Amino acid sequence: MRIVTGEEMASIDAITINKIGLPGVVLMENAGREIARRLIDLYGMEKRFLLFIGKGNNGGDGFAVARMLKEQGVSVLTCIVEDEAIFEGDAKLHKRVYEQSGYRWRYWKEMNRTWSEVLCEVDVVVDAMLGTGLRGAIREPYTSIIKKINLADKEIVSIDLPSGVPAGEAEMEGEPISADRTFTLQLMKLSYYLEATKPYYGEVETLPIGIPPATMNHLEAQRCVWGKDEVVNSWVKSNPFAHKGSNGRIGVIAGSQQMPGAAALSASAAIRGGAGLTTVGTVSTAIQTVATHVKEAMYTAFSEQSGLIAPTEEELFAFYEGKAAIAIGPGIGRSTRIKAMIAHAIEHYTGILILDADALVYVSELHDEVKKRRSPLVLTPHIGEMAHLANESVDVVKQYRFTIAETYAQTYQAHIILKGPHTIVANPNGGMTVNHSGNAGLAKGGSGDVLTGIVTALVARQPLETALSTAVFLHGHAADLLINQGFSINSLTPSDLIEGLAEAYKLCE
Ligand SMILES: NC(=O)C1=CN([C@@H]2O[C@H](COP(=O)(O)OP(=O)(O)OC[C@H]3O[C@@H](n4cnc5c(N)ncnc54)[C@H](OP(=O)(O)O)[C@@H]3O)[C@@H](O)[C@H]2O)[C@@H](O)CC1
Ligand SMILES: [K+]
Repeated sequence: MRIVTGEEMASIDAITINKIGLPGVVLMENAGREIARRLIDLYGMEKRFLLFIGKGNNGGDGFAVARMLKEQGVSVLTCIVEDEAIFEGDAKLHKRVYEQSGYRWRYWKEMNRTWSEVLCEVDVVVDAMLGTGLRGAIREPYTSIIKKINLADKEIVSIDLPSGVPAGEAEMEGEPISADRTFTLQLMKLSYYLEATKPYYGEVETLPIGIPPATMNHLEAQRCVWGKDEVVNSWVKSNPFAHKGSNGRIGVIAGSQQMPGAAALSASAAIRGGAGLTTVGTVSTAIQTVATHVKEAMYTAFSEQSGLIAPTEEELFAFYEGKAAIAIGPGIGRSTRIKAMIAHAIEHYTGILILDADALVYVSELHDEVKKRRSPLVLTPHIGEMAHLANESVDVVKQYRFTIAETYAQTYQAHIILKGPHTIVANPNGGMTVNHSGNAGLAKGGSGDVLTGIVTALVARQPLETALSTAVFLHGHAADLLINQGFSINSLTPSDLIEGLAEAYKLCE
């Protein structure tokens, strides 16, 4: 499923209406029917609804919902928010159909009852005030009504978007509706995936309104949801004649004297993640620790300096040999020798190079080298590391994470895994996926090391772009399965995640 901004959704509606020829009033009728059906499923016929209607097409959806609820005998109080509002187009037609069906509405101001009197008479507030057409700061009378609705202790259901929440990355101006549930129409809206706006949506359900799939060809933005269906449908079955070499020889350059654990986590995750042959490149002191935990890996002891790896050029070339993918970063620490190693790998390693954690620190100083690289480069920043890479503040990256990841991926022709709740994968060709698995138990040190291992294993065995998105999904899916099995969010560890991968991978088999 695609993820759109308000402008993109409006263009999809317009193509459906003008090019395909399905009238907007039909889409609105479909929206009304789907939403009314779900409201009755969820709340039953006995609940009393209060519908707030804005003067745009979101309000038009509201009239269709109100009519269909009333047709089934459900109690509905319908209020137009703006006094003397002039309705146009599809919303005007649906208002007329509602009226001609013999149903009444009131202007909010003319209710002649106090707010608390009205609230006593209703159970569920339906918000059909503002949708994708919101522009700028929320104005009166919406501001006051939204405040009142939010303060009332009632179930709130929003149509398409919580009123006042922008559909895209625009900053929120004013207090929006804080919904318990949002029925978003046909496609997911981008603001659902942003830290500042997601909480206002409540539970989200996407309802189809009859927009034909062919319209998606006209959508330039290539953002898609990546969930179970996408993982299963894109998975390439392994060859029954596969051997350890064809299942992907990979390398993990990780760990230091102080941080051997990071190497153990990445390497075990790579092995659990299906890598055929995993070689860990690290300092000799770390090998002793790591090898007791990760028995299946092979080891290369690099030259070292002050407890950190400091590989020579010969050691690096020998390590690159025959490996489909190499990850560098977890627990390696920082030094000029490490920077030189990153530069060397970017320039000379011709397999899939994954840079994570400490390795990302130097990438912004190596942008010229990155631009010259011809083989795939995968970067796995969290928000702070992305801010450093893109030379932006953390707050800017949080608000514009889609634009920043997309721009960076295209400028530097790198695959970006921007980690966080709903991790984004942005590819150099403009394609983006947004992950739909995972929970707060992943927000721990070491969780990223595990992801790097899974990514490295999968890129060696599956088509690159789907491998990245699927690795992110499986990492989150393992955490979800563990929570379902009774693990607590607080006590979930990266080592548990690695064990959990065994169950998570069943999805693909
Ligand atoms: N046929 C279709 O196209 C379909 C559309 N669909 C539905 O329509 C929705 C999009 O409809 P839309 O484009 O009419 O915009 P919408 O969200 O109703 O808001 C516009 C109104 O808000 C007002 N307004 C704007 N900013 C404001 C502010 N800051 N503060 C206060 N007011 C503000 C603005 O006023 P104006 O600035 O024009 O005076 C205008 O009156 C979409 O989310 C979906 O639900 C579906 O049924 C599918 C078929
Ligand atoms: K709304």
